[in-house]
Amino acid sequence: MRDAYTVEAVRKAEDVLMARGPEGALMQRAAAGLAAVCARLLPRVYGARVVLLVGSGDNGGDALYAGARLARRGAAVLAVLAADRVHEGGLAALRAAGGRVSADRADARAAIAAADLVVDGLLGIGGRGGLREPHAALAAHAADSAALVVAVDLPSGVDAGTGAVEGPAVRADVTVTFGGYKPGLLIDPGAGRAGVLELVDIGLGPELPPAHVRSPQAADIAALLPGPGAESDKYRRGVLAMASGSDRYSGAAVLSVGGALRGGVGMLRYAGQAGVVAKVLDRWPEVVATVLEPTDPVAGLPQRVAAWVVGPGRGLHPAAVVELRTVLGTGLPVLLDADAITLLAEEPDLVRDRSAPTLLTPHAGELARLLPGVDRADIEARRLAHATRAAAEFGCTVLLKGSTTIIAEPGRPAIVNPTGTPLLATAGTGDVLAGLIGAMLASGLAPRDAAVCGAYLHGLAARLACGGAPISASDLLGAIPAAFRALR
Ligand SMILES: NC(=O)C1=CN([C@@H]2O[C@H](COP(=O)(O)OP(=O)(O)OC[C@H]3O[C@@H](n4cnc5c(N)ncnc54)[C@H](OP(=O)(O)O)[C@@H]3O)[C@@H](O)[C@H]2O)[C@@H](O)CC1
Ligand SMILES: Nc1ncnc2c1ncn2[C@@H]1O[C@H](COP(=O)(O)OP(=O)(O)O)[C@@H](O)[C@H]1O
Ligand SMILES: [K+]
Repeated sequence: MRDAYTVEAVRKAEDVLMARGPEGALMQRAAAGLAAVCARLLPRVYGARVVLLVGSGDNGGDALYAGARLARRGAAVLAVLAADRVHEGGLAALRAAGGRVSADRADARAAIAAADLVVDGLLGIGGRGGLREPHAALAAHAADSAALVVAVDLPSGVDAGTGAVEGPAVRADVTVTFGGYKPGLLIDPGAGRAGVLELVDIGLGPELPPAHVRSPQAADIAALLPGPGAESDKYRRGVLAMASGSDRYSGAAVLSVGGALRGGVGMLRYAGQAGVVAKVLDRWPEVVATVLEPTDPVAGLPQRVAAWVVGPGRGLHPAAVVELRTVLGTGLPVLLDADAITLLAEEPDLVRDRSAPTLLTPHAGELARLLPGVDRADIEARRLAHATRAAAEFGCTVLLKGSTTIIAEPGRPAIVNPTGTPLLATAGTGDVLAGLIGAMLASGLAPRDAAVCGAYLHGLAARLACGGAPISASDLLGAIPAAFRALR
């Protein structure tokens, strides 16, 4: 599990340790870890051309002390100062180790262009908003250079707490972060700027509170995943009911059913209009299907099931409203996706008043419908805050889809899913996700764990399926077994 902490929590832990230990010890630990990563990245330290971008705070101090360590090992280190005053001790250490210092812009640009490694020590957790000048110009030179860019603590210009990027920001190949991950390193758009993450332990651990945000790794998912035991039968593995797709959007039914079957459901009971039932059975003969009567859309809904998935491609017509009310009226775990979320925006109390496990899986546009006064762009810029707010307002679990999938639940740390690829942004992949998570819910996992496992496997399947090439939602379905196998 990767645990991320708020800036306040990191500073508090740092204060406790600083009051206890010798002055500057934490910065020395940080700089030693940073220098070790830089040395590992360089083919050879001796003779390597290293440029430090140095801001006015302690982030610049880390870069200077690390630069001094590299200079002592024979690297040609140049510190480019972005502020009149920088960390004095760090500057003296660099000079004493034979490093050079410059505040000249033209000099800096040429040195960055010719560098093997650029160390971004402009801003750390003290940064606010997009980069100002001269920081922004230095970040642009680093982006134009062929040098490897290593960010100190976080890429400058990324908001440590949220991952928001409000203007120019550094794009790093590697980020060396200290004491604990920061949410902004795990959540887009910040995560996309951070590259590969390296955590350096500086001893903050015992002083840190519980994580604010967590990102599960393969072993965490493997430990959560339900597997059939020797005593399993199809009922104990979980019976899932699905109200997805319609004669108009039959693909949503075929894909969501496929996601559930590949997700390990014991039995799938599908209910829908005659045309879509025929298509589902044609593709998935293992499904137990019921044709719903147009005159009484709820009489034929499946009974004796462990969980429900409602919404993908289901439509917004009055029968869909009645169906949604009926399903939410059961005491069963329910996943609401797509059209069901749009309908919920009209009747939010359907979920607010519900005590049984409920999971919403909106994309940013759907979440905007649930949160008055917020638009899609706001949600994409501040994914963590909006997913957390929706979970609090609806009193349920919320999985926000998109460039970083976030799972929020009241009173628990938010989860950031680490798998996935932008090639998932193609019609129908959300339907597959709804089915996959539905299978986990039916197996008895709580909504948060079901969402975590489903999102992880979905993103992993996409990566395995694509290998860099475009994929369709059907390709994604085909790769789900490989994603399970990769975790076993
Ligand atoms: N905490 C820990 O456990 C440890 C912390 N350590 C390290 O300390 C780092 C935090 O250091 P920090 O607090 O000195 O802040 P930092 O980010 O270097 O600079 C802030 C300065 O930048 C400026 N500035 C702000 N926004 C700006 C903008 N958009 N564009 C341009 N300038 C901007 C702002 O100046 P002002 O706006 O006030 O003029 C402010 O003074 C941390 O990330 C880690 O690397 C480790 O050494 C050891 C353990
Ligand atoms: N830029 C992106 N990077 C990673 N994953 C993405 C991106 N855009 C979309 N996705 C993923 O693709 C899926 C799309 O779901 P959704 O928007 O519901 O599509 P549909 O309704 O067509 O099935 C979600 O799992 C989402 O997280
Ligand atoms: K930085």
